[in-house]
Amino acid sequence: MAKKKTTTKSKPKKVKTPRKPINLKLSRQQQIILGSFLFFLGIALFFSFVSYLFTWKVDQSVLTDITNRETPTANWLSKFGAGVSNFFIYKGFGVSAFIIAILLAISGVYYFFDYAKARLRQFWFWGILVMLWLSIFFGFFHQKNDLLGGRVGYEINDYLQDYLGLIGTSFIMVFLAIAYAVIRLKLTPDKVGVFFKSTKDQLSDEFTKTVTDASTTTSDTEMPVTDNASEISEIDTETATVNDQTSTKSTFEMNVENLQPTIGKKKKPNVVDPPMEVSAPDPELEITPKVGDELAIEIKPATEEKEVKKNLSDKLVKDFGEFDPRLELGNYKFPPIDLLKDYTGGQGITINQEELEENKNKIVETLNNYKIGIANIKATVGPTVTLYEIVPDAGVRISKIKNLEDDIALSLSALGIRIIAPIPGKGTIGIEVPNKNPRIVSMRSAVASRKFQEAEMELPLTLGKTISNETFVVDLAKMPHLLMAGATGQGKSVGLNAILASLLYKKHPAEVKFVLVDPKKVELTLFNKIERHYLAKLPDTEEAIITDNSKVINTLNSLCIEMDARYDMLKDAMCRNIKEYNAKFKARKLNPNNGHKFLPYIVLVVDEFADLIMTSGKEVETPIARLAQLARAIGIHLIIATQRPSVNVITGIIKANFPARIAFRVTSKIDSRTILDTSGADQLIGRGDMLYTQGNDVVRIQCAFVDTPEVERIVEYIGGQKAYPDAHLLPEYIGEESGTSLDIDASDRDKLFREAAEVLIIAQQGSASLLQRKLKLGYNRAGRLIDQLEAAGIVGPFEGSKARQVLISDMAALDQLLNNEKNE
Ligand SMILES: Nc1ncnc2c1ncn2[C@@H]1O[C@H](COP(=O)(O)OP(=O)(O)OP(=O)(O)O)[C@@H](O)[C@H]1O
Repeated sequence: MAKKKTTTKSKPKKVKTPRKPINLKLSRQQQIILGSFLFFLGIALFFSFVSYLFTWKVDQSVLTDITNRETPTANWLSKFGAGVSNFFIYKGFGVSAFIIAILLAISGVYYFFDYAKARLRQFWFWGILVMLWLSIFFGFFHQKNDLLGGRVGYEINDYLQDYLGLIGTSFIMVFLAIAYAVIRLKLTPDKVGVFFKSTKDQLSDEFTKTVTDASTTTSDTEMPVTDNASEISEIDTETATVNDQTSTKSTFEMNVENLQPTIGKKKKPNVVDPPMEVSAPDPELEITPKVGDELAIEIKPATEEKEVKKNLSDKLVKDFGEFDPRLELGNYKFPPIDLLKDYTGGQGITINQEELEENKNKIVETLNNYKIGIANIKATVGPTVTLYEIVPDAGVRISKIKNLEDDIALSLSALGIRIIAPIPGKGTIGIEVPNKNPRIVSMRSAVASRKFQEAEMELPLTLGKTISNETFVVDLAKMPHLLMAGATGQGKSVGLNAILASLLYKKHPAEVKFVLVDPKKVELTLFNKIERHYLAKLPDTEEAIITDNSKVINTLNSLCIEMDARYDMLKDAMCRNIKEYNAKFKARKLNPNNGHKFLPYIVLVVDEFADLIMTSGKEVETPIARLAQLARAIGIHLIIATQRPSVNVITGIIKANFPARIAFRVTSKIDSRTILDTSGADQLIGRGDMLYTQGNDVVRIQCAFVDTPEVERIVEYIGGQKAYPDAHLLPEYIGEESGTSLDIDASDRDKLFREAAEVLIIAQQGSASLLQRKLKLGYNRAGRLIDQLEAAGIVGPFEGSKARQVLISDMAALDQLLNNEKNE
C-alpha cells in the first residue's frame, strides 16, 4: 500500500519536471567536421583498396608484424592501408568492399553539405546488401581468385552450397538479384517490355519521319555536310536496297547506326521507305509514349521540388535550437507534490446510506405536502454537498418547486440548500443538500489529478472539486480576469493561495510573474521568499509585495505602461496575442536587438480590493478598468478579491470586465447578486464552498484547501533554489506629486534656502521641525524648504516617520553643489 502511494506521488512530479530533451542533432560545424572526416576516410580506403589489389601478395607476409614501425609495406597508405584492406578485402568482402569506401565518401558529402539523411540511410542499407550479394557471388570463383569474394563471401557461399548445392545456391542468388531489381530499381517485366517496345516505336517513328522528309526534298545530295560525305553515299546505296526490297529487317538494322549521325546533322537522304522494325534499342533515347498507344503508359513520377529555406530565423534555430526562456534557470525544479498535505488520508468520499435515505424521504415528503409528485430521484454525492436530482410528475410547474426552497430547507433542517430549477442541459431539478460530514478537498489531490497534470493550458488553475467529485481546472488566460468575493472567514484567502499554488506547480519562473497587493499585510507575505523567482515589482522599491495603498497606484500605472509597451511589441511583431508573440520569439523570428524579448504572463493579485477603492477611489479604478479591458491579449491578468461585494466597490465598469467570478459565502442575497448576478452565494455553507461562473452557468465547487504551512513549504522549496538576480522589474512610473516637488526652480527658492541647508548639514538630520525650531519658521514654510532642499539633492526623499537623510556631508560640498548649479 505504502509502495503504491509513493508511485502515485512520483508520477505527477515526472510530468511537471521540465526536462530538456537531449539534442542529438549535430550543429553545422560538427556536421562539416564529420563530413570531411568521413569523406577523406572513404577516399583513403579507396586508395588503400586499389593499391591492395596489386600489393597484397607482398604485404601478406608482413601482416603479422604490421604494428611494428620498421616493417616495410608496399601499400600506398602504408601499414594502415595494408591492414584495413586486408581486413575488408581479404578477410571481409573481397572486391565488393569498395562499396564501403564509396559509402563513406558519400556520407561525408552528405554531412558536409547537410543533405537530407533519409537517402543516405537508404544508400547504406542497400549498399551493404549489394556488397554481401556480390561477395557471395564472387565466392563461386574462389578457386580462381581469393580476393574476389573475400573470406565472408567464400564462407557464406560454401555454407549455402553445403546445404543447397551449387544449383540451389545459384537459384537463391538469382532470386535475390531479381528481388533487388524489383524493389530497389523498380524493374518489372511489364516495364522492361514497355521500355523495349516504346524505344522501338520511337526509333521507327523517327526513322519514318526522316525518310519521309528526305523523300520530299530534292537535290539534297548537295547539302553542305562535307565530313560525312562518305557516309551519305553509303547510306544512299543502302537505302536504295531497302527501297527495292520493301524493307528487310536485317538490312535496316545495319543502317540504324549509320543513320543516326546523319539525322543529327540534318542530312536528308533521298529515300522514301518507312516500313521497318527496330530491334536495337538505344538506351539513351527518351521514351515518350504516344497518345492512343495501346501500350501501357509509362508514368514518370514528378520529382518533389526541394524547399529552399534560407531564412535567417530557420538558420538560427538550426544552429542554436529554439529560444528557451527557461534556460537561465535551467536547473529549476518544480515543487514536489509531497509538500502538500493529504487531508483525506487517501480515502475517497464515504457514502452514508442512512443520511441519503433520510434526506430523500424528507424531500419527497415536503414536496408531497405541497402536492408535488416525484417520478424519479437520483443522488450524486460530492465532497461537501449531495445533489438530489428529481424529475417531477408531468404537469408540475418548476417555479412552484423553486418557491419551496425555504420549506425544503426547513424540513431538512440544514443550511446551504440550493435549488437549481432546472439543471441546465439535464431536464431535472436539482436540490443541493450539505453533507453532515463534509470532506476537505486537499490541494494535493487537486494538483495530483490527471486533469490538472495534463492540462494543456496557458495558466491552469485548479480550484477544487465539483459536486460530482471531478477536479475543476480552468485557464486563467481564458477567463481572462477573476473577481472573488465572499464574507470574511469563508475561504477567500485559501482560494487565493490555491490559485497561486496551482500556478507555482505548473509554470516556470520565466513564464509567469506575480504582482501581489496585500493591504491586509499578512495574507501574502509568505510569497516574499519567491521574490526573485516569481514576483514583479517597480524599480527602486524594496518590497515586492505591496502593502501600502499609495504605492498600488504607481504599480497599476506601471502595469498600464507595460501593457502599452507590450501592445507596441505585438504590433511590431504582427502578432495578435502573447501566445503568438512568444511562439515567434522562440522560433527566433524576432530580433532582441529591436527591443523584442520573451514576455512572461503577469498576474496581478489584489487581496482586499474594497480597501483600495475606499482609500484611493478613482485613482485605482481607472487603471484597473483599463487593464481589465485591454490586458487580456498581452498576458496581464487580474485576480481581485473583496470582502465587501457592494456596488460601490464592484462598480459596473469593473463587473463588465470580469466575466469570471467566484463567490464564497456572502451574507445577503443582494451581495450574491452583485457578484454573480443571481442569488445562491448566500446559501453556501462556507469553508471553501463556492460558486464559480464564467458568464453563463454557475458551478458549485468545493475549493481545494491549502494551509499556510503547506504554502510555506512550497515557497521555501522554490526560494531555496537559484534565482534571478532581482525580481522582474516593471517599467518606472513617475507619479504626478513627485514630479512637482522635483521641478522646483532654483530662482523660486526661499530666501532662507542656504541657511536651512546649513542647519540640516550641521545636524545631519533632514527634518522640517528642526528648521521650524532653529529658523523660527512656521510649518508650511519649513515644509516648502524641505521640498526645495530635496529638489536640490541636499536631503533625501520622505521616509515616513523617520527623518530624511542628508545627502551632503559638509559646507564645502554644499558650496560646490550650489556653484555647479549657478554654472549650469
Ligand atoms: N477550502 C477549504 N476547505 C476547508 N476549510 C476551509 C477552506 N477554505 C477555508 N477554510 C476554513 O476557513 C477558514 C478561513 O478561511 P480564509 O482565511 O481563507 O477566509 P477569508 O475569507 O480569507 O477570511 P478573511 O477575509 O477574514 O481573510 C480557514 O482557516 C479554514 O479553516
